[in-house]
Amino acid sequence: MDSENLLPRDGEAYLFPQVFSPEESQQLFQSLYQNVIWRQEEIILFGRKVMQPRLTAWCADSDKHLRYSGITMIPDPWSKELILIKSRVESVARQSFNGVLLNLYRDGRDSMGWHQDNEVELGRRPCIASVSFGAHRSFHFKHRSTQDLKVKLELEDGSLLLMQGDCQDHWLHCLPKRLRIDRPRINLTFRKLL
Ligand SMILES: O=C(O)CCC(=O)C(=O)O
Ligand SMILES: [Fe+2]
Repeated sequence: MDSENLLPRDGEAYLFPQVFSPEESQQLFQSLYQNVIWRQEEIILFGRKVMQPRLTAWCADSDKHLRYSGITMIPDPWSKELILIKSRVESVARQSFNGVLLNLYRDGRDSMGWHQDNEVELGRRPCIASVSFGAHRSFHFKHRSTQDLKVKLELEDGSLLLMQGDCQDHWLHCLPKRLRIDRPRINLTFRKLL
């Protein structure tokens, strides 16, 4: 891997800019924006029902259901765009995936709170491959036991972020609100469910 680890310890995060060219990214953004069946899910957060501050979809092999925050997502099938993106991502990550969670942040008011992707279905030390199209957004990591240890990145159009090794055990991540951003962003996190 010829990208350097962005985490100082306890896990790995690698950022690959322009895995998709600006032209490809724009085309893929448009096609995903129009063709994915985007839904706003109601989840359970600290025992209360809340609407997620973004739209989502889950595309995967037909027997792979995604369970998190009190919901179960039944997979939609792979489209030809998603198969193309998945194979590009698999060649950079040098590993295979069988599902992708899609997030549509309509503007800077949409966000994702602090979390770890550590569901049991992902197994130990999962590799999660996160592709970004559209508006650039900040992405933050914070260490679980040393909370003032933070790493901040910008996720640009066409980039790929790989989180792997012990990352999900020791680090939380989030996508903070950015009220000045008025453009949408699509993010795809490829996962391998056991
Ligand atoms: O939108 C992002 O970059 C973060 C997505 C994420 O962390 C997730 O889907 O688990
Ligand atoms: Fe995540």
